[in-house]
Amino acid sequence: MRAIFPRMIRGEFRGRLGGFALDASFSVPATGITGLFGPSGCGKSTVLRCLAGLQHLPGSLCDVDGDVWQDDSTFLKPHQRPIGYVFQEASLFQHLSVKANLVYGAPRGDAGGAAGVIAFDEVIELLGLARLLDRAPRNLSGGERQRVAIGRALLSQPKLLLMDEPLSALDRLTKDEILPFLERLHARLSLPVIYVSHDITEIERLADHLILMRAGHVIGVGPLSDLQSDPALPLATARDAAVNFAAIAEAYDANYGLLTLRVDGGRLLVPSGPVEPGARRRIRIAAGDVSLAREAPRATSILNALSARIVSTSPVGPNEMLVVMGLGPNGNGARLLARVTRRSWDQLQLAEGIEVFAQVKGVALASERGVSEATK
Ligand SMILES: Nc1ncnc2c1ncn2[C@@H]1O[C@H](COP(=O)(O)OP(=O)(O)OP(=O)(O)O)[C@@H](O)[C@H]1O
Repeated sequence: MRAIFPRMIRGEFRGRLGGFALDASFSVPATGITGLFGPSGCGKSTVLRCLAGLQHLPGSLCDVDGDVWQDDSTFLKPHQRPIGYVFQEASLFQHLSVKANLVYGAPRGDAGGAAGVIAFDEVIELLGLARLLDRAPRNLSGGERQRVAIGRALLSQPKLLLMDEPLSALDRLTKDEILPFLERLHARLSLPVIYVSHDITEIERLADHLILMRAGHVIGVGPLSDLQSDPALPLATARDAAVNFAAIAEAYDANYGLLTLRVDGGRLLVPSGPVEPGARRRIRIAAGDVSLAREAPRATSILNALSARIVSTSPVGPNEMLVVMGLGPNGNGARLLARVTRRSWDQLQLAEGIEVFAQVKGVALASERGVSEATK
């Protein structure tokens, strides 16, 4: 008999759709946001449709937090799966108000207060929907419509929320307006989410775990920062490579407007408004914003020079090296990426295993309500 694991989402989907062959296996925690990322046509939406039961590929397997949704003898139909589904374009009922749209599909009876139940008032507050409740969908902007669609999906009390490129039909400004709402949902709700996107910025801001796909296959699965810093995967070698990791606010210096953040293996100083000690933040450090030194730099305007150890290197193109470091003197902390020229690599006599100082020129600091870019 097949072992079923609680608190995991597992899929093994294989089969042919016309000329497209899918063979995608993954196992991710049933908590937080899992990004499903890869180039157009690699099979992301097909995997999501398999999870939802909208696509039946015989011989596939799917279990979610201890419940079997598909195996050789089981195939739950979409309406039998406790899922919320948010599509690229919100399809709201035009003849119903926003409020009626929101409660459409919500379980009947008063479930208010029950453990794990997502309350109406909480959804309204998290998604900023209070002043829209009496409106008709035709009087909403694209971003507002999508927020209502997300609210409706949440109020159906799903065990798993599936989001298929929920922001891709929106312009850049509207995306930026909605992302903070998604960050708040992420911070406040424990509901697991599978989030399909081919936009790395969305993935970097939202995802805890990642399923990386290419041509119908899963080429990487794991915590976001592990995949970002794996030189064998395309994220680390991309021009805009970066790592994201968690930071905890430690102290705030109002005199200089500087926040001290504790990260795994070190501390960072970041220009910022006041932040309560203990608050969690997600930070992003781009490979292009990190330079290396063999000794602790003394007279420099750069705020952050972190002790780190080189854990791996690989050439990118003819004249550059991708360097993966682990923060802290032992190199056991958070991973950081840097790109250095081959000349600097030789001149500094860099090598795997040696201790370096990672000079960080820019740190993007994401909060529950948005992102501020902090430099130098
Ligand atoms: N029912 C079907 N019949 C035949 N081919 C299909 C079917 N559904 C999907 N495909 C093909 O499978 C491939 C993967 O499609 P899918 O929509 O899953 O990719 P995707 O990664 O989500 O792409 P995008 O980012 O462009 O939405 C595509 O080549 C698509 O044309």
